[in-house]
Amino acid sequence: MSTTIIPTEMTFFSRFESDILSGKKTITIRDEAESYYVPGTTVDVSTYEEGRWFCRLNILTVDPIAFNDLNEFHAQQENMTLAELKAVIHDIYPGIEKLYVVNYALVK
Ligand SMILES: CC(=O)Nc1ccn([C@H]2C[C@H](O)[C@@H](CO)O2)c(=O)n1
Repeated sequence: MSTTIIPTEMTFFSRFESDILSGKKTITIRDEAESYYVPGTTVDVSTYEEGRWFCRLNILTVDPIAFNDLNEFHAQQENMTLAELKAVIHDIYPGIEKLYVVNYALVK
């Protein structure tokens, strides 16, 4: 028998908190280790640095994406330029090509 563990928590760097709460940032791009969020579930969101809770998000979709296929639409959904988004991802996940786009909605 196998057990499926559904993640109920997610962290973001605190610099992204205001964009998430204002609805300007509606996706996050994660590596394989954080690809197991389940559409239709809700996660509690805290800052990565302090572990301070700041909202709940409803997970809408989780889709694989190659680093080289990131485009202007992803950047717009991150409230960044494409160059900024690629630099952020390269900093967080250096050398990782296989990524996942997690699309979410703020629970109000
Ligand atoms: C621990 C960890 O990796 N935390 C992360 C990862 C990513 N983000 C943000 C940064 C960008 O806006 C997107 C794309 O990765 O997601 C984050 O806040 N915290």
